[in-house]
Amino acid sequence: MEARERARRSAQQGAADPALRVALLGAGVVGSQVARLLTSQRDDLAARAGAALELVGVAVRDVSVPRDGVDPALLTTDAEGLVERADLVVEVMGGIEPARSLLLRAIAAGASVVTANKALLAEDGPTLYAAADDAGVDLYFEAAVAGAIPLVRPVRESLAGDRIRRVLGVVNGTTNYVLDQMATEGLDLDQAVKQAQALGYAEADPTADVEGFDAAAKAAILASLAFHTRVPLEQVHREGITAVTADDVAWAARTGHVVKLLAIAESTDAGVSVRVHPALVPTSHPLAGVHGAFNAVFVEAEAAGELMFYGRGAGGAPTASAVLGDLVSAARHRVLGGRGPVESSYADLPLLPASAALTRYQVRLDVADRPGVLAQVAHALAEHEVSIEAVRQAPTASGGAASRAVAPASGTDPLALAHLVITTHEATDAALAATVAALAELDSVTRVVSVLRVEGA
Ligand SMILES: NC(=O)C1=CN([C@@H]2O[C@H](COP(=O)(O)OP(=O)(O)OC[C@H]3O[C@@H](n4cnc5c(N)ncnc54)[C@H](O)[C@@H]3O)[C@@H](O)[C@H]2O)C=CC1
Ligand SMILES: N[C@@H](CC=O)C(=O)O
Ligand code: NA
Repeated sequence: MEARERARRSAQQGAADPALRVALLGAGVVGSQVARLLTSQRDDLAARAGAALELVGVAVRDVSVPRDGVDPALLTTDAEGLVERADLVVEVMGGIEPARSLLLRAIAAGASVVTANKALLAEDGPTLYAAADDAGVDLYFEAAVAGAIPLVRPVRESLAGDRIRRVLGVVNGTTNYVLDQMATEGLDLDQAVKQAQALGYAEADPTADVEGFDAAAKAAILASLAFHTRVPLEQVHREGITAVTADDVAWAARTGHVVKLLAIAESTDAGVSVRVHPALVPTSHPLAGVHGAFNAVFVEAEAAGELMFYGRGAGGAPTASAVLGDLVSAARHRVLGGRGPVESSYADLPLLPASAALTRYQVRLDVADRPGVLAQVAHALAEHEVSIEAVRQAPTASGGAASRAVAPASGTDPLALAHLVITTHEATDAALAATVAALAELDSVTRVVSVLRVEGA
């Protein structure tokens, strides 16, 4: 008898059994916490799901490695066999293959699936959705975006009656932790990444975090849900944090900002644009107060207005919390009938290049400290129709002297350098790039030190 039917009849008859068989794929940072909670919360989970959730196997690469809190008898290297004898499959192994094949196999065998794998969902979500739809089973993935924070469910269910215009936030715990440590402890990027790995925040290959791939995957998933439009990963403009220097972080503080890796998805009349990049955020903005591996996401919807979601975006137990929430939902459907949400991509909005988005920028330049330089710089910006919001000047980029509102250059020492910090009004990527190229050509500009977007003002 099909598992769902057995469970429904059993629940109707008030019987405690049959249990739903849960297969766990992966027993790393997240998987080990899922296994622990399945055991320690067994009774509550059974009461909430309407049937016991019995862990019937844990697929790992090496069964001889002990896993805290996991009965060694449950460990197996036969992931394919395991998914075929489960009612519910939790995939927390990560990567594209064999995760995709195993999920498709599980779905084909009639299991509902829960995954934390944003890389896979961003790469091939529609295939998984279609397979789950065909098989009449659930595909849940709350843990894949912003860890413990309920965000997928609010966006695809609670806000299904509204029109989302913008999603903006910090969705990668590792890079937020790293930028925070650079700002507060003076760590360099490599040291901070090692700490994030030790704390269980980073992906198996932390390049996915620092180069923005993880945030881009999450942004693609969120944008697809928010705008009812498939947003392939390749359409997400992606910049990581490897080019962010300690000097950028220090100058951010001097100018009243912090550096954050932001994911921004916007829907306008022209279409949808999605981008991930480091940006300066004013210290007065709520996102500036998001520290460590925490995530925070603003969702702007037409009727609801602005909503903010905040919490732990990474780490074993927080992520396992989201996985178990999904597992209970899928289990309830097994017991009582019903289905979780299916893919909604009917709007099929045009996808725009991120370069279409207008942003403010902060440009830092080392320039000759002589009369007329400021006028040359201002002229180069004006020629490209990039207007200046503010200019500050300091003796050098790293000299430590407090910057001051712009003052006339003294011009007595032809070799003296000054550091200019220019904040622009909104401009396109293309206009800004052309401006920066023109600035770099000026004799009086010795170096374009950095160019960062400014968001959230
Ligand atoms: N660590 C975190 O904070 C979060 C992780 N995630 C996602 O959860 C998933 C798991 O992440 P972690 O637990 O951090 O990774 P992890 O690297 O700690 O654990 C993955 C486990 O799966 C096992 N595994 C990988 N390929 C396998 C295979 N072919 N056969 C059997 N076992 C295999 C590995 O040996 C490892 O034990 C990933 O998709 C990740 O993106 C999502 C949200 C937060
Ligand atoms: N590596 C990810 C883990 C959660 O998704 C992150 O740092 O946010
Ligand atoms: Na989440």
